[in-house]
Amino acid sequence: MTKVFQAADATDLVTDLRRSFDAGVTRGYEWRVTQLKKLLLICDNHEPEIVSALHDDLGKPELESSVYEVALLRNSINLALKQLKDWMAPDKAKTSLTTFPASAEIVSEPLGVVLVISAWNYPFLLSIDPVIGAISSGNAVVLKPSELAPASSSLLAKLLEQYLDSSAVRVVEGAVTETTLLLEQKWDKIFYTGSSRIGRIIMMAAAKHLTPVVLELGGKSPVVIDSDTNLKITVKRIIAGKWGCNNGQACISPDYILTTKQFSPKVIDVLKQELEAFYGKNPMESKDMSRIVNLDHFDRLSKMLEEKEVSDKIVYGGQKNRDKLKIAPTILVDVPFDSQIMSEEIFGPLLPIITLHNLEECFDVIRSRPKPLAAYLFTQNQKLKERFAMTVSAGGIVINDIAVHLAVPTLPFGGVGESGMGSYHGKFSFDAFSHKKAVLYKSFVGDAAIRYPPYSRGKLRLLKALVNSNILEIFRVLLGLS
Ligand SMILES: NC(=O)c1ccc[n+]([C@@H]2O[C@H](COP(=O)([O-])OP(=O)(O)OC[C@H]3O[C@@H](n4cnc5c(N)ncnc54)[C@H](O)[C@@H]3O)[C@@H](O)[C@H]2O)c1
Repeated sequence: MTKVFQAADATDLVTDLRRSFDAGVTRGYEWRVTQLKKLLLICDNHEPEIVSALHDDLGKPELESSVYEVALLRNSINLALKQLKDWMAPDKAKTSLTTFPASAEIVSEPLGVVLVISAWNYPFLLSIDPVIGAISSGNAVVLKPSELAPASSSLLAKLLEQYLDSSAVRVVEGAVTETTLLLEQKWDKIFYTGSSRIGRIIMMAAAKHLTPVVLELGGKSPVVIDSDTNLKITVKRIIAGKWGCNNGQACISPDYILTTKQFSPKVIDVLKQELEAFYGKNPMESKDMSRIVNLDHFDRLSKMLEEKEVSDKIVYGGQKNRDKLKIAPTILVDVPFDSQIMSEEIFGPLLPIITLHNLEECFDVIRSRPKPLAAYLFTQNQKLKERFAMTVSAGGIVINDIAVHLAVPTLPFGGVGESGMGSYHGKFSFDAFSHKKAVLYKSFVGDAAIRYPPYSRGKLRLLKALVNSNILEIFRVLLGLS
């Protein structure tokens, strides 16, 4: 029988890890590299087990597991291994006349003991990717995977315990009770991935200890389709980013499409054709799509579909099998804005299309709603691309593709407003778990008497000139000119 995780366990855990951190276990370059290499070994030695756990939890196809979870993690680890020395090196900073003579630098300092709480939809990627950042920056870390992907959670616990230094890296499995106990502890950072609703609980718990947070949340990510587009490629990319990414259960999955009334019949026709080409005449039987994670989420999605003034808007799909947790790719047209499907994040295989008179109205719809994690536009019109990028606020924007910004480690990944705060990936992960410490080095030469009392008009003038870097005024004061 597994031991129940209790309040004292949470306290002991943090005490143990803090002892390791204070002893300097995690600070050195060598320790960080060793742990990162162990994470790489996990990917190399256990890919089949990872694929199998993801299949148990989500029916995730092997290609999606191998590429979007394991291969992306490998990339992330290799990048950290390659760049860690550079990231760790202090950045020289310019000094000013006020402190002359002096030198200055920005030192990236580990925060201490950090907590990573992750979600069920990409359980390996979303658990290990932040841990890569935490380790790279020299922190001790506790990972709490999602209980809704139990096979992945227990495999993560097993592998991290087997490979990593347990004096500084631990996994706690569990649900609300265990997470609540963890949240009562004092952490140096909490990195949370999940819904905005729980994000608020995390932030309230963090506020008690003034703990900074990164909140990687979700939202309704819109896709705008202009008529000046390559429609076939547009539609293929939308399908790959929606149903081809965990069957729509992805944070940057297209949540709804906005297009013009005039162009929408073409969009719907090509969507139907390509969906059939990808998943066959009976998509419920396709092995190339994940299933819905559990009954709660299945029922939540069913309720969205069954709502009055929504159920009669289905133009494609709509089939469901509760026993197998399957819902077919489903397209709906012009559902009401106040329906559940248009008010809440869908996070599943349903895709409403909203038709409007022109693209400006489409942009206005996005601007009038909570800021999404991603916003997408398909067009060949250069001016429109620029207008979208400059005037639409979202965690990230992609023109003419879906979700691929996630694979560019030189781009920060994170939300804004309702879709979250803070970001990670590549160097941004290192920065998310570091304190940027200002360090100024002075010597004893050039000790200026003007900063010390007794004060005088002359000292005041000279100090003001120095603070403002006003060279002319400095000379005037020194030469005794008024
Ligand atoms: N921004 C991103 O990178 C990203 C990635 C994946 C998912 N998401 C978002 O996450 C959401 C779906 O994930 P989810 O269903 O796992 O989210 P969730 O909020 O239900 O759960 C996430 C984590 O929170 C914990 N949790 C649940 N209830 C809690 C409570 N009352 N107190 C403390 N902890 C609690 C869970 O155990 C889990 O580890 C969607 O909104 C999606 O858009 C965002």
